[in-house]
Amino acid sequence: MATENIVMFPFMAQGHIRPFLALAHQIAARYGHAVTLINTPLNINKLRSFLPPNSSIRLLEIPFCSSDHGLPPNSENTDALPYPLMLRLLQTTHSFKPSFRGLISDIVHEQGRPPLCIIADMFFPWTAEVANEFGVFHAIFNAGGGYGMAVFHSLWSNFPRMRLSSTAPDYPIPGFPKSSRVQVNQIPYDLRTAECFDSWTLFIKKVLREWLDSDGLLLNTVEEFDPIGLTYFRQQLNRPVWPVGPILPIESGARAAGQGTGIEWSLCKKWLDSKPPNSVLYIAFGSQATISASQMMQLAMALEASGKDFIWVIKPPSEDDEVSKSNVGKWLPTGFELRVQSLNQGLLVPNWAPQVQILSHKSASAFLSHCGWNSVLEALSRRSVNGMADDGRATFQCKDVGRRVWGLHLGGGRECL
Ligand SMILES: O=c1ccn([C@@H]2O[C@H](COP(=O)(O)OP(=O)(O)O[C@H]3O[C@H](CO)[C@@H](O)[C@H](O)[C@H]3O)[C@@H](O)[C@H]2O)c(=O)[nH]1
Repeated sequence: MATENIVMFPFMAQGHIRPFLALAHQIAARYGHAVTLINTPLNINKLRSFLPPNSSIRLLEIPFCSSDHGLPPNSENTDALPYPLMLRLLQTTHSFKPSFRGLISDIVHEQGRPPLCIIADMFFPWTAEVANEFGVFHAIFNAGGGYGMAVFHSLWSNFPRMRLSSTAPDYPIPGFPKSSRVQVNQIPYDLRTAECFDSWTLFIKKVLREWLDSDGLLLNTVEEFDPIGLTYFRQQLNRPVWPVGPILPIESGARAAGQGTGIEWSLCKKWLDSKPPNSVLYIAFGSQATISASQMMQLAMALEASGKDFIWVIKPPSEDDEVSKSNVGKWLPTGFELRVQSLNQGLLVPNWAPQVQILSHKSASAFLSHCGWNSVLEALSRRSVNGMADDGRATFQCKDVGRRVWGLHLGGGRECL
C-alpha cells in the first residue's frame, strides 16, 4: 500500500513548532506515514538546516513577508517579535488561506489523492474549511495539556458573560466539576484586562468558535494524568479528543526549530559537572514569555541572597522591545553578573539555553518556570529518567509572569488551577 501523507501546520512560535516536529517524527517512525510540515520561509530554512538530509519529514514553504503586514522585516517567529506585536502576527495568519489551499491542491495533484489528514495549530482552525473542500480529515493539535487548555477555553468562551468583580477572590470554572474554582490572580493577564470588543478578545473567541469546524482535537497529554481537561473538551466539542502525549522534543531538541542557543552545551555541561548532584536551580520562562525589569531585579537579589547555584536564561524584560539585544547587565543589579560569575554561583545565558540537556543533568535540582506545557513535560520526563522525581522537593513553582498562569504546581503534587 502506498504511503499516506499527513500535512501539519504549526503556528510560527518555538513552543508550537517544536512539539509539532516531535509529533511529526513519532507519526513517521511509528506508522510509516509521510509527513509534510508547512511553515513560512524563514522557519522552514531553519528547520531544513536542522533536519538530516534523509529525514522522512518534508518541509514546504507557505509564502509570507512580514513587512507586508506592518511587522518588522523577517519577523516570522514570535521569538523575533516584541510580545505586543504577537496579535498582529496571529491576525496575519488568516491571509495564508489561499496559499494553503494552493499547497494542498499541489499535494493532491502530485500524489494523485488527498492527504490522509491535516493537523493544524490551535490558532489555525480556518484550515478546516480547506480540508473540507478536499474531503480531508482535519484535526487541531494543541501542544498544551488538557487541564490548562480547558481552563483557557472555558474562561475565554464564557467571557464577558462571566464578569470579573474586583472583590471576589475566586470563581467557578464554567463546564468544570463543581469544586473547580479559579482564583482571580490565576486568570491570565490578557483575559483579566480584556474588554468585550478588544482585538485579543475578538481574535481568541473567533478561534475557539472555529475549533468546532475541526473533526477532532489532539492534546499533548495522557488520559490517566489529565481526566478533567479531557472530559471537559469531550463534552464541549462533542467530537473525538485524543491525548497523544507525552510528545517530547526529539534529540538535540534545543535546536529543533533552528533556535540559536545562547551557550554551547559543552560549556554548560562543564559548569554543571562542577556542581554537586541536585544542587542547581534552572530558571527559564519558555520561548515567548518574559518578566518585568523590576521582577528581574528582585529575582536577581533573591538568588544572590540565597547563595544557591543557578542557571538563568535571561531575556529582555516585558517592557523592553529590543528583542535582538541580550544586554543582560541593563536589567540587573549593578555588578550582579560579575559577582555571581566570580563566585561561580550562577550562569547567565542570554535568550536560549539547551533546556532539555540541562534538565537531564544530575546537578539540576529545581526549575523555576512559567509552566509552559512543554517545559512541564520535559521536566517531568527528565526527572523520572534520572530517578529523582520522588525526592520530595519542589520541581516547579507556578509563577505568574503577567501573561500565563495556567499549569500545574507539581511541587505539592496538586494542581494549582
Ligand atoms: O532557553 C530555552 C527556553 C525554552 N526552550 C524550549 O522551548 C520550549 C518552550 O515551550 P513551553 O515551555 O511550553 O513554553 P512556551 O514557549 O511559552 O510555549 C507556548 O506553547 C505551550 C504549548 O502549547 C503552552 O503551554 C505555553 O503556555 C505557550 O506559551 C521547550 O521545549 C523548551 O525546552 C529551550 O530549549 N531553551
